[in-house]
Amino acid sequence: MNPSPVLLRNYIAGEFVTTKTTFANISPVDGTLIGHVCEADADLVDRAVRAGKAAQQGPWGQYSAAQRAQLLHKIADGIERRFDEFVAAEVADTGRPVHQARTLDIARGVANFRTFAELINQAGNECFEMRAADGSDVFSFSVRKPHGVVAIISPWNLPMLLLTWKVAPAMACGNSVVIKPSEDTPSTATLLAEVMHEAGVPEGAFNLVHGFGPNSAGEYLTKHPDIDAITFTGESRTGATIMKVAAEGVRDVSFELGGKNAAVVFADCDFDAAVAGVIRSSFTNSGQVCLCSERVYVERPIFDRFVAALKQAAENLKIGYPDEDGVNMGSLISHKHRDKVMAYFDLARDEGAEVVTGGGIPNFGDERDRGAYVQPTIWTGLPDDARCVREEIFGPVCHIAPFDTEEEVIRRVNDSAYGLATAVWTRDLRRAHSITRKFHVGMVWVNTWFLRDLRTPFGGVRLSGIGREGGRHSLDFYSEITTICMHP
Ligand SMILES: O=C(O)C(=O)/C=C/C=C/O
Repeated sequence: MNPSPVLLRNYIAGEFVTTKTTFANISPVDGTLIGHVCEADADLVDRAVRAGKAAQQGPWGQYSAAQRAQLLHKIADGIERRFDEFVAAEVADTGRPVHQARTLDIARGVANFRTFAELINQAGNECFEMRAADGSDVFSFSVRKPHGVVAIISPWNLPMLLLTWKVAPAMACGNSVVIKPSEDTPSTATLLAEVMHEAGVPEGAFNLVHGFGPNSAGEYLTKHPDIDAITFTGESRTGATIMKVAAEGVRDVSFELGGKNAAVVFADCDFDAAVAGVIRSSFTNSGQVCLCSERVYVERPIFDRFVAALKQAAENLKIGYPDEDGVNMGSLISHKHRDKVMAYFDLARDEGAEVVTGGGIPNFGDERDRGAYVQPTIWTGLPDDARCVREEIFGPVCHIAPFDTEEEVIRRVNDSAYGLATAVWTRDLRRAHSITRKFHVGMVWVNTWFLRDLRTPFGGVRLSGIGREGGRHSLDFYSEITTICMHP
């Protein structure tokens, strides 16, 4: 059962701020009240942005890259010190397995701060020499400066991982940040504010406002004229709305949006590894990862065998309480999202899908029946133009289809409005080299999935987003660069 309901506050100019208007934070495991969240109104969001702007003229604006790196390590230390609290908070908000929260979500929170502390410490800038027409030797160099105040709108699927994936480089580059976490997952963002406070982050450098999107904190923040850049992870439709708003004042945007990612399984693959890999890429976090494979293409000679093996593996997944031994899958994030996923389960039947396994709601016979659980689900038999094969569902579900040639599967994988990630399973590395560059996506994994080197560019094409974050790509997005040309 959850501990007594807590009050989650905003954090502005170094102070925790309560508000009269609050909204409920509900457990997706059993529907109980976790706490109340203080909703920031337009005035409070304005105060947060102004605090961020003032911080640029104060001590925070004077920090050197080395000092910012040291502070980021201190923040990472603070998260590590309160690691179990972060795990408990992330699990309470999301219903995910404790094991995942420990090894992925919170561990990546620490890694994100340490990675960008090191990167900003080592980052050099460009310098070029040329001989001018007058015979002088001229050199030109670039210097990095912060944008100023960056709005960070983070999603509910990997709350701590994705929030810190943006906060760390933004602050490493000297920006002030105003974060607006999803209303479904306010807890770890609030804990992060406490860690920032304990680490002595200069007031106004880090600010937190809670609320919703339209007509709430999200909209007030992105529309604020003193926001200099916006980074957002979430649905493509929301990204397009934010992009329109960012156009006012020509603010820079970085979007990591939706996906309808494919897994491609060739007959020569390591069969057991491919089954385990597709189980991971379709059902991790109950399918609530933008990189998950909702489309699986299997070379015809192994198609029937693969479908049978994936069905067996999906039915062996343990669905349950976050802290249950060996649990593989928790609930979805909310009843509202479960309704969306269930609507696709119904649509699939209408579109003529063969339901290989799942397609419904598990019956636990206890309080979890008041949670937001669904069964891991596998379909086959749908045409490529079925809505369930084209639209992002964002649940524990995949559609499997056979293919016969490389050219065919490349065409089918690329026949999508999205372009985020593809996973390819083959032992033939000549083939891997030749086909991976032909997928119109941001990232391709070969014989693995969601294995991340944080120095690499990360992002999508088409409806999957704009820009790349990761390594120096984050430093480029979160900095303004001035080029200086020196003539003797
Ligand atoms: O691993 C990352 O850095 C990342 O951005 C993951 C994104 C997943 C989105 O659902």
